[in-house]
Amino acid sequence: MSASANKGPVIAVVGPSGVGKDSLMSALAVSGPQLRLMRRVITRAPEAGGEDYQAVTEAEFSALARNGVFALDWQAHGLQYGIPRDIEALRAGAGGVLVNLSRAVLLQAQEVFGDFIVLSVTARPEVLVERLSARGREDAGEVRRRLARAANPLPEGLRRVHVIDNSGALSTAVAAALAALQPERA
Ligand SMILES: Nc1ncnc2c1ncn2[C@@H]1O[C@H](COP(=O)(O)OP(=O)(O)O)[C@@H](O)[C@H]1O
Ligand SMILES: O=P(O)(O)OC[C@H]1O[C@H](OP(=O)(O)OP(=O)(O)O)[C@H](O)[C@@H]1O
Repeated sequence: MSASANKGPVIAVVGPSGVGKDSLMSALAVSGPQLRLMRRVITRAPEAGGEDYQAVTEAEFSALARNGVFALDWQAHGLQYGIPRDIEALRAGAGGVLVNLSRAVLLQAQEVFGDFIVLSVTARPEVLVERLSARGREDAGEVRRRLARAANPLPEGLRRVHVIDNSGALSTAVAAALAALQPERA
């Protein structure tokens, strides 16, 4: 990866709900060369489970945003998400920092982070339905709303995008992601 001054790239992992972003990120953080995970701030109940995130109330989120804590923030699924500026400290000496972003903020992220790679994770529609239902974090109505966003395209203008199919075994997607990132490190 073209890390400058020992600062690793930000690697955005994006794709529809249930495609396996969090699973892929966790596996890459274990098997990838010095890949680190960025913890998000989310206005989601602390007991919702899944990824490791900092749960805050809407009032707390607004205060953090007002105080300039976030490098990037957005809304989706009726929730607010923020990436603290602390991500810069995590990039120091890292092979890369993995972060789960909305497809809607990628162009902004490319400007903010500079050295920026997108892993666009895909899976067949029937696989998405099965995985989202099995995950059990959302009720049936919320699962339907999330599936409706599945076909949202990536924005035009992204410079470094790798498409990773996670329709099969997670280990296959991990290997594909590592292979995609490898030439970037040459
Ligand atoms: N390749 C895979 N094969 C089988 N199950 C998977 C695979 N990838 C993810 N899952 C499962 O699918 C569900 C959704 O995955 P998750 O990582 O939460 O997706 P996302 O973060 O994109 O919403 C989880 O229950 C996870 O364990
Ligand atoms: O604009 P989109 O690309 O559709 O993304 C919408 C939201 O979905 C993901 O969040 P989250 O990880 O909370 O949801 P998920 O696990 O169901 O994908 C992603 O980080 C965005 O916050």
